[in-house]
Amino acid sequence: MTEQPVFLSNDVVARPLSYDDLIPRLEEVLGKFSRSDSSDVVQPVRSVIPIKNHSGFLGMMPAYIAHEDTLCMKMVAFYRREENLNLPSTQATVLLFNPEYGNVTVVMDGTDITHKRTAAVSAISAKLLMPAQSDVLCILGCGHQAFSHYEIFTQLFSFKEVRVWSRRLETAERFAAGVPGPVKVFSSAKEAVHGADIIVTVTTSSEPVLFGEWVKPGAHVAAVGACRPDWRELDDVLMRDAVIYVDSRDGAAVESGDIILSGADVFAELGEVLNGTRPALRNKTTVFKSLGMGIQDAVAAKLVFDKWKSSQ
Ligand SMILES: NC(=O)c1ccc[n+]([C@@H]2O[C@H](COP(=O)([O-])OP(=O)(O)OC[C@H]3O[C@@H](n4cnc5c(N)ncnc54)[C@H](O)[C@@H]3O)[C@@H](O)[C@H]2O)c1
Ligand SMILES: O=C(O)[C@@H]1CCCCN1
Repeated sequence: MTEQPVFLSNDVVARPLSYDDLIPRLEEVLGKFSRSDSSDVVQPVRSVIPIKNHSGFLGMMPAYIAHEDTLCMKMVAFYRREENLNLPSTQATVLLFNPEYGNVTVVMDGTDITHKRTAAVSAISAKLLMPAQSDVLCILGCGHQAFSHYEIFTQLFSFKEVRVWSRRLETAERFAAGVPGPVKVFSSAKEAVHGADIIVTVTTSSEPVLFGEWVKPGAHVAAVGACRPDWRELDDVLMRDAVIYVDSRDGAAVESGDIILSGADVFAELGEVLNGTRPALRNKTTVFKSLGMGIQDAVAAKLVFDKWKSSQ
């Protein structure tokens, strides 16, 4: 009980965390979260305080998963990085507790967990909601999340074409040079999106970067950025015309500018689709608005720690 916490640095965390392990665990916990009769999973909406002097925010993300007795807290700082590209836009630390005593047992770098669990949840949305015949993947934004999304989407699905766009052309070109497969770089978001079957938005923009009139009917959008009530990645037309899925209705109602400011109705949580209580309307244009959840970090951190322990 009085032992010092173990510290796991990002390279130690990154090694054992595979998408094959992560996806079924995430599907299970998202399903449990969305069952109204389940008290197995406890996760409040993240509490966020502004870091006024630095255009940033600090989010606290506690979660408890009773059946496996995992008590976890992620602390994540995120910033608007319009000018200074040398500073990170997201920094995360994950704590695992001994649930019986309440002491911290593990402190881990949350970088890889945040990249991979977010991409894995977007991939789950795509599995459920993208058109049955999906040939063209388009990624808007070319930072860390773009890399993890590229990695899992190209692992899980077969696309004929992968396209990218970012605010700065050189960022998109660097991305294309840094991934193992062929990628088409576009200097215009509108052209990149034209005809795409699945579009991933992973920018730090606070204004729309994706407009409904560009989106092919029936396409699926995984919208990962814009996690403040006054930030947008998607315009009102897209939010009005698409069927909207979220990770958490409560989180979306408080944090998602795309939902709050457009007044769009949420059709379902991803967990409800996984549970079969709401349908996956694959034939319609769909948006999965991702905000990130503490339970996602909890299952990822538990996986990492269990694997690390068994390797000692
Ligand atoms: N939903 C979740 O669970 C979750 C988890 C982690 C991060 N995020 C969010 O995902 C987004 C991307 O995170 P990241 O770690 O890849 O960030 P990053 O800083 O590594 O990359 C951001 C990318 O957005 C581009 N960009 C910035 N401003 C832009 C603008 N105005 N228009 C178009 N492109 C612009 C940058 O050029 C860069 O390519 C952030 O908004 C972050 O908060 C969401
Ligand atoms: O759930 C998360 O980890 C992210 C961090 C950055 C802001 C949005 N949500």
